[in-house]
Amino acid sequence: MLTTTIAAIGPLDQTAMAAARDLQARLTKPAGSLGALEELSVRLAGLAGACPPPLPEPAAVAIFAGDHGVHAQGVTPWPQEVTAQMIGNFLAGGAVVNAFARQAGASVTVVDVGVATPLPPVAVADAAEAPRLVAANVRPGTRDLSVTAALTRDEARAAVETGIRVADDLIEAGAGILLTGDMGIANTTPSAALVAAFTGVDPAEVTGRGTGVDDETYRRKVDVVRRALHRHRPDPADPLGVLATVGGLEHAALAGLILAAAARRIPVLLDGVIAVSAALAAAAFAPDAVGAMIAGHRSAEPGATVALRHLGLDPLVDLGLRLGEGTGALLALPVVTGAARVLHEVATFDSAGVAEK
Ligand SMILES: O=C(O)c1ccc[n+]([C@@H]2O[C@H](COP(=O)([O-])O)[C@@H](O)[C@H]2O)c1
Ligand SMILES: Cc1cc2nc[nH]c2cc1C
Repeated sequence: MLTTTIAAIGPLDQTAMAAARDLQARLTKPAGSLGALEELSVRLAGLAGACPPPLPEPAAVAIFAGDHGVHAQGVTPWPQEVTAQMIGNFLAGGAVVNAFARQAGASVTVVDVGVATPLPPVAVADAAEAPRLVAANVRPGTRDLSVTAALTRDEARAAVETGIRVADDLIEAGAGILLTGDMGIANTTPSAALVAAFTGVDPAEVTGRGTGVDDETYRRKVDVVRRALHRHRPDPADPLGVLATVGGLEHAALAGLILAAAARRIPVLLDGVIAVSAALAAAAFAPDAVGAMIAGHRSAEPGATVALRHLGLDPLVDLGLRLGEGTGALLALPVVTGAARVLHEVATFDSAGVAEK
């Protein structure tokens, strides 16, 4: 399934992109006045192979949740149980991601791809738009990546394929854009390790304070990432190996979701450092997958900026967020819709009888 998904990913459609550039030049606004939205609209056209591209609607957020053996190294102040507890909160509609999803009109799907502790009992939701849980636990958390490989290659592949399956189901159900979400106490540590592995940048420059760790914990975290890279020597040309040795189950699943979106030529709006570290894996599997990626925001985690630079993506929103869940991607969604809507609705100089300079 991973092989066929990768094989289906191709370059952007240059004819549709040229048509979008031509249309942008004829719309009733000074050339270039919509800044980054103009090139975004061109990319959306190239991805869809149509000008104008379809509006990115409806939107679907997929929150992949997993736990991390590296939690045992004291890299975060939060107990591991918070991952499972927050799933309960997502399904009850009480998290920030739910508030932003309601605002944006996006559906929320929560995927247990590797939570280590029991999920709390959740009330059966009856409303069609209620958050949905997909039970797809590959294993109860990763192994401690500072001691041994976090996952076997088979486990990493199973998580990637879970992400592919979730994306296929959401697109089959009509989603016009996918948004990445994540939940996993300690997951900024494997995120930093993935960014260092794929970009070659030093762990000290890609490791951040996650949920807000103190100086001592931060130093320990950098050391853990450094030791993990030294131990496993992950090869960036072998993305499955990188995900298995220093990644997480939610990272692997997110890489799968991104690859499937690219294969189906549906845009995927990336959230924070967990998403962009997974995007590096997706780009290593299939360089053309970058064409489907839109950077929703710039996370406060330094690794996010390093990863975005490596991918050649500019974030749409920069508000110092470091929450995850898909919150930054949701805030950027109206910007993406606006970029596409311009090509549908704005009059041309010719049609509106407005004089050109
Ligand atoms: O999205 C981000 O860039 C981001 C930055 C910092 C923290 N987080 C969230 O916080 C959790 C991981 O933080 P930590 O400190 O436990 O590694 C996890 O649930 C993430 O969704 C997310
Ligand atoms: C409360 C809480 C909510 C979160 N959402 C994403 N990561 C999180 C981490 C914590 C600790």
